[in-house]
Amino acid sequence: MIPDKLTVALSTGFLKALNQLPEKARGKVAAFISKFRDNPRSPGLNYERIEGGKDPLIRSIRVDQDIRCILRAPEQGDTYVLLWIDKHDDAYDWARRKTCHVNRVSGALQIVDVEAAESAVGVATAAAGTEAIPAAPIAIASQENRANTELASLFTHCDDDQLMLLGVPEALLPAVRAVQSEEALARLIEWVPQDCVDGLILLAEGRPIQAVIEELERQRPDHIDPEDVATALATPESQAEFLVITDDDELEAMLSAPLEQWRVFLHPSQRRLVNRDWNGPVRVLGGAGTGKTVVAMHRARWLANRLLASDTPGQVLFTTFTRNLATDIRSNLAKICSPEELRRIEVIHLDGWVMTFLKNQGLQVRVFNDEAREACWSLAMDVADPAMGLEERFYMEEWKDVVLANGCRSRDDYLAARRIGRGTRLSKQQRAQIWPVFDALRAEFRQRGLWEPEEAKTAAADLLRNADQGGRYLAVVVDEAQDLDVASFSLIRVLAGEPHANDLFIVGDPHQRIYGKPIVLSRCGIDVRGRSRKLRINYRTTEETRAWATAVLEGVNFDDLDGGNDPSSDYRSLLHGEKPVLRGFEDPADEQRFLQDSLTQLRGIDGNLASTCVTLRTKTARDRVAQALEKAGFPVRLIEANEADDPSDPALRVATMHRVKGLEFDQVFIPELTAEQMPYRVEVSRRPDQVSREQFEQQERSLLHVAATRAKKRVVVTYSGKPSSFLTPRG
Ligand SMILES: Nc1ncnc2c1ncn2[C@@H]1O[C@H](COP(=O)(O)OP(=O)(O)OP(=O)(O)O)[C@@H](O)[C@H]1O
Repeated sequence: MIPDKLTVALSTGFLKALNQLPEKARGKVAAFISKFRDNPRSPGLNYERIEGGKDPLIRSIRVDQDIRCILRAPEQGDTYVLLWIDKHDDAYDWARRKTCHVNRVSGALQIVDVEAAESAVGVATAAAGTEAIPAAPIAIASQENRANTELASLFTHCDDDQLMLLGVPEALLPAVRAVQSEEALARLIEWVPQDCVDGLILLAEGRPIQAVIEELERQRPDHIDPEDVATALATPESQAEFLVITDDDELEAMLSAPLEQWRVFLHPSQRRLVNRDWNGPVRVLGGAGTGKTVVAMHRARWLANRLLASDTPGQVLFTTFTRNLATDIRSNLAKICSPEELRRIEVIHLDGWVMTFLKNQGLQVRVFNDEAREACWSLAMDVADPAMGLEERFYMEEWKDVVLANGCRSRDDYLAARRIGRGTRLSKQQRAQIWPVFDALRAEFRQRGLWEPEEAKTAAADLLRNADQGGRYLAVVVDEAQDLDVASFSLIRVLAGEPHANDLFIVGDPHQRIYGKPIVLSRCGIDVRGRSRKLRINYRTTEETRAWATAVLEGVNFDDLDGGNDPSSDYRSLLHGEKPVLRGFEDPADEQRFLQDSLTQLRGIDGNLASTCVTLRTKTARDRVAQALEKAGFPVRLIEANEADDPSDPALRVATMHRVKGLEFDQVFIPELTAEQMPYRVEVSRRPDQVSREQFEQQERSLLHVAATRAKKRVVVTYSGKPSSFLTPRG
């Protein structure tokens, strides 16, 4: 008889192992799972014990002559967990070493290989003060300047229950306690369940145990029944590694093609942000590659699902700064949402939303171009008083940084505006003399139907407010928050209506701010107090690349979008690899040759260069290098500004550094990183004063940080002649 409350779950390992099997075998596995789900106790399924296995509940079932499915089959109850799939001998070998238990403190289900974990840290000899395994070439750098530090024992300040609450399985306590160095921790991390990784890394940095437990929001469940695997599977910790199959379509999609992990398995700190009610706006900060976009997408899905479940009409707005990211998000949301959920989410970059809205309101709205802007400025400058001795460039910056940034509509607004970060002091009288230029400029813009993005957003917010049409969306999810300005957030506030539960979910990374200026959410009517969280673990970039890209930002202070600080030292990478390659050349021809030779070598290894990107500071440099590479026989795909990338194209990617924001590649090449290119000298020379030049330099540092953190495996930086000042430590 088919059990009433059958639960079948899959582990991440099962899916990874499945992806290694040949196409034909995968088809058989799909048929097997279907049969298994129909009735796991069918007489046709033979459960074999694993001789010499550590966990008696781990069994094997024959899929075909070759393939065996390893699963946790209960003696009682109806919860089955598929753990691994492989050829007979390999499957048995895997199964023999594993245990699969509910953690008696955290309540999570965990798969453990004690032997592997212990041998990774040399448990047997650690007690005698040495480690059996020689130090690997990789290391977790818990502070940039503190790599490879030898420590007595990283976790002496925690008791067993505290470690277990952070997800350490009881069986791995000896291995964890034997960790004496950051190198050993890096080796151990390979063998611990996903849900204890964040905790161990934070503890190894020397953070107090209680602070880590609080930050990761780990709470001991009231009651844990080690036999109750179904309850264990419902915890956010288990969901980092296991998926309960509820949806046949989802299962079919997973079995038929390799699946990106993020689509199904969220890490506990990610899941805790997504699946819950928040009683107001949430702000999530996270360094590059920490999964901000992944979390924002899952949150949008969760919100859409809520609307559907409660039969509430209306939509969720998912908005971003750049159009490109909105395009990527639209296609990625389609991978995780049902068509009904998708219909409840509108994805659009904010400027696009505003343009459409204003046009629908009957306003004349045209897209700005440089020519039209210059013409307006030239006419407005006719009313400038030459006796003031201020250059046009100064007026332009004053317009952007003071008039637009403060939403000044009148002379009085301007006289009262804050001029934070401006390098030239102005008296009230001088401001009054300057204002007619801005008045004239605005008149020119309006005559031509041109709107600065800030003005357009303010106008849209005013129109909505005046027509009592705020709250157009039930919730708004915002990605790339660091690049949005005050006008954007003020509009977003209006779009989400009066503050209410689950209204705003804002993710961003001030270290990656390459367009905007710091903002303070509370000044835009967005109160995130008590609802600010951080994602600390980078899942994309190796620690070596992350550390290099963070060193580029040294000396720069970053805000937290709400008037506080977001220290660069708060983030870590899970992965390790090569240090970024930095090569200088005398002659540009040698640099070009090095680039081509490196690409040829990579193509030899990977078969194509689809996951390699060459990124440059300017469009001119991009086009020149792309042409040279094409001439040298490399098929090249330029990633253009307003065009989505096509993952099926096997060509080498070439793009500007601005365009690669939000993307990722295995390899990133950053050629021509010269003093001329970065900080971009042409722009530096245009800046009217030192403060403005420093602000620009900071943005340029962030731009290089963005470019380097796109790399999953490798970064190669080259220059010929004088290197960029960013490549040498600040004196
Ligand atoms: N739960 C997860 N499981 C597996 N992979 C994940 C998970 N979360 C994030 N990743 C991976 O980490 C990488 C970065 O994710 P994402 O783009 O969401 O980060 P981000 O913080 O928005 O990055 P950035 O700000 O640098 O653009 C992606 O390759 C993604 O697949």
